[in-house]
Amino acid sequence: MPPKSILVLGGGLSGLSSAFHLSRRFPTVPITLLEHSNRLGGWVRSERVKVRDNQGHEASILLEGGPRTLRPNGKSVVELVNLLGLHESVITVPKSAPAAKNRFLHIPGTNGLTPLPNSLLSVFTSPIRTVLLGGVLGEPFRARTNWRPAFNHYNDMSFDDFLTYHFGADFARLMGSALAHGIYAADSRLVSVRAAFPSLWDMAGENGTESIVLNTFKRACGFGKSDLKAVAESSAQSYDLGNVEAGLKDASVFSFRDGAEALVQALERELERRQNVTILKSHGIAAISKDTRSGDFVVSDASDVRHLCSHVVSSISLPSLHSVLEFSRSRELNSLGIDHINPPQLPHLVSNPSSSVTVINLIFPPTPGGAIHPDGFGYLVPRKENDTEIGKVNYDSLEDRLLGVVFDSCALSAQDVYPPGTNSNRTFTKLTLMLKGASEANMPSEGDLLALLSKHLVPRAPIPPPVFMRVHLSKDCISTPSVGHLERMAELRKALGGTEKDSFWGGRFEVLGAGVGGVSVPDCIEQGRRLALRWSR
Ligand SMILES: C=Cc1c2[nH]c(c1C)Cc1[nH]c(c(CCC(=O)O)c1C)Cc1[nH]c(c(C)c1CCC(=O)O)Cc1[nH]c(c(C)c1C=C)C2
Repeated sequence: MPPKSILVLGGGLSGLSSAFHLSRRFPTVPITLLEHSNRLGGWVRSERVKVRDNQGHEASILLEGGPRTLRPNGKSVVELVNLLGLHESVITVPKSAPAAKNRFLHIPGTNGLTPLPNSLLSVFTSPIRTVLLGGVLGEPFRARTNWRPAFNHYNDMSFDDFLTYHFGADFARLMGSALAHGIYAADSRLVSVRAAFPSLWDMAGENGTESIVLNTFKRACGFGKSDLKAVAESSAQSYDLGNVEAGLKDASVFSFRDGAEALVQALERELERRQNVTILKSHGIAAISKDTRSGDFVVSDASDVRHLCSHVVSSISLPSLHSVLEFSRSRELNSLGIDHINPPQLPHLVSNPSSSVTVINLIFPPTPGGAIHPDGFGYLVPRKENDTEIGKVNYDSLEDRLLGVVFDSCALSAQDVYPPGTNSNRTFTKLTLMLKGASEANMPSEGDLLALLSKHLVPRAPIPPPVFMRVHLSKDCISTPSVGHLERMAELRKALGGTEKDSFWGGRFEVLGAGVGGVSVPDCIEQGRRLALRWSR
């Protein structure tokens, strides 16, 4: 049944993308987007600050509190850049730039940074070559019978188990835990390899236990399956990419002159321009029920205003949806009138943990003693050896809490504005530190942060005090797709499906977002795009 009216719950990227793509497919269907806060964009948050040091240097610096860079292979985002006419404000980081090539680890218990190899040759000179080479070269021969990851009925395993099985425990701890920190701010022992790294799983056969090295070799020689590329290419044909994709050919990542939030603002402007879309900010969702006579969903907002619609897209977090459904189910039907029914609970809304991150932006004045960090993307901090506390935050140790540091001015200095004639070596340095956990009671002091950075960066001259520091406590900002996530989401989809007769939801209530179909910006945008395609079939 085509939608008569659509309600989108949540104004983060997934909700905005849903509203945008649905309004393109259904230009005459009324679409209302309800967002509980007074702004759109969720965790995407860009802010410009004016800074001045005691030597009179000035600048307007762009800071990010959430995602900051986008990949050109994220077609759903490139399409939006094209459709929203944002190409003029795109800034790119070339593949040859240090920010694209140089990445580092800070290995707990050591001083300074360890460069990650960026070529085959550099693997052989890397300080962690034993772990890397031993892991990869030993993979096809490793005695698999000695240890097998605990299989569960999901045919899935943690990213840590998967890497340990294939490449050894040291490789899994150093490389895998660092990667899980940088993407999910989560413990790799909790992250599902199938959900989070599907192409890696695919390389290891149906049960994830075939040799990745041998399978890669076989596929390179033209043997074995290699349908992934074909699927990616066939779906890419339907994206409306204009000239934007060609312009990003040599880019490793891109952003916008005014930061990642430019995408949110362009989406908001476009939706406001459309006759059939209404955006209601500061409108939290209190309850959901169904009008049995019309079959419409009835969504009550926090001010008890009722919104009726034939179709609902929920992009709020799964635990928030769980709470709304619990509250809805506890309400007396009498208060709603006899023609309403309350919703059943949905499965698996509270199965995944989520990570909280303290995001600290620091701006340092121009330093005559040289750069305070090496040229590069930044560094990640792997889990320390003998850490048995899976997924715990040790608030007593700043060093234990650090997940990684991004050298923002290396990649994104084009966002910063200087007075004309400013000497290029008189520029400010912006850095972002990411700490595990977000608690007002455990805010690190500026002195502690400087001491930590000095230990990790080992600069030639002492690091000067920052001219600006901003802290964002991002509570439960990234959902962890834990082991079994894909199967659980399939069960959730099944519960939402069915026909009008046998299900409350009747295939007209869609649940999507970062906690369902992937946490990256392209994943969130893609989910809204695919939903619009599905409903228009
Ligand atoms: C608030 C902190 C975030 C951390 N991860 C994400 C956020 C918003 C989400 C995320 N980060 C990355 C990906 C993969 C997407 C991709 O690039 O293909 C996702 C979904 C990778 C990434 N990690 C960091 C950066 C700068 C990037 C590039 C993309 C982006 O700008 O978000 C750095 C970083 N992110 C986190 C930590 C702890 C960290 C440490 C240096 C957590």
